[in-house]
Parts: sequence; C-alpha cells; structure tokens
Amino acid sequence: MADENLPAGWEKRLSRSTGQHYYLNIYTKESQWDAPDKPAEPVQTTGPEQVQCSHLLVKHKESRRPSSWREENITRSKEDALDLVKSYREQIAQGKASFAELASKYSDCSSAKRGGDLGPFGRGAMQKPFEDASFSLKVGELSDPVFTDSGVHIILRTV
Ligand SMILES: O=C(CCc1ccccc1)N[C@H](Cc1nc2ccccc2[nH]1)C(=O)O
Repeated sequence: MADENLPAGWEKRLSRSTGQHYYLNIYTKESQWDAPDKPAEPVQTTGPEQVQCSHLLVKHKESRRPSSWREENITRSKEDALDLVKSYREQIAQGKASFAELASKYSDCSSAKRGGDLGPFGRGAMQKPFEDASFSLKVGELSDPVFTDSGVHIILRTV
C-alpha cells in the first residue's frame, strides 16, 4: 500500500489475522507493528561466489617454478619482471594492445594459450594475493601488479 508519509524502503500492509496494519522492510523482509520513522537501509550484499579472470604472469628467478612454455630456464630478476608487467599494463591501459594479445605472447602461465583466461573460480582456488586481488576487481577492471609465489601478475576480471 502506498503511503505518502512512509519513509523510503517500507511498505504498509494489512494483517489478515488481526485487521491491523503492519510495516514491511522491503530489503530485509522483516515486519513490525510500529510505523517506521526513518528509511530502511539496503542490506550490504556479500561479494560474488565466483569470478572469472584472465591474467598475464611474468615469472622471475625466485618464482616457485622458474620455467614456462616460453622459456625453459627463467633468470630475470623480480624487479625486471615487475618492469615488464608495468609496461604490458601501460600498453593495455593506453589501448595500444589487447589483454589477450599480450597474455598469449608474454604470459609465463599455460593459460597464455587461452589469452590468459583462467575460467571461473571461487575463493580457496588460487594463491591468496591473487584471490584477494581478483575478488576486489569490478568486472572489466585491470589490476595493478600482483605478487604471488609464481611471479608477478596483472589480472583482468571478465565475469
Ligand atoms: O598454475 C598454473 C596453471 C593455471 C591455470 C588455471 C586454469 C587454466 C589454465 C591454467 N600455472 C602456473 C603459473 C600460475 N600461477 C598462478 C597463480 C594464480 C593464478 C594463476 C596462475 N598460474 C605455472 O605454469 O607454473
């Protein structure tokens, strides 16, 4: 029922059992007999169960497995890996290259064959720094460099 004095987020309802009016919070679906005196707040939804991301990984000599389809024995320093990742990120951000194009050429992960796509994953599937970064991104957003035991990543959230 519409009621011009009712604060936002509430609906006035009629109880069939008592014939009395009550008030329904449209967000929490909780009801109360007393007329509300302030707007109902939208409930804070939790994050997504799963996300889908692509990544570009540059390994270095301290990586957990300093080898990849690109290079049998990876000897670059962590600092040089970071410089490379930053240069790739800049090219993507400037629209000079697509994420998939650079990931397929330069990523030291086997997902390079899929333009960096890792498919959908939930929490607990990836190394924590990677997970935290992935679940913090909005869809379409590109991360800053992320460090894991595998090396230095940039992450694009796609779903
Ligand atoms: O673990 C894998 C395979 C990842 C993958 C998942 C789903 C589809 C395709 C690949 N590759 C590692 C490198 C690596 N380390 C990572 C850490 C987090 C996310 C992706 C990663 N990739 C390696 O090659 O050392």
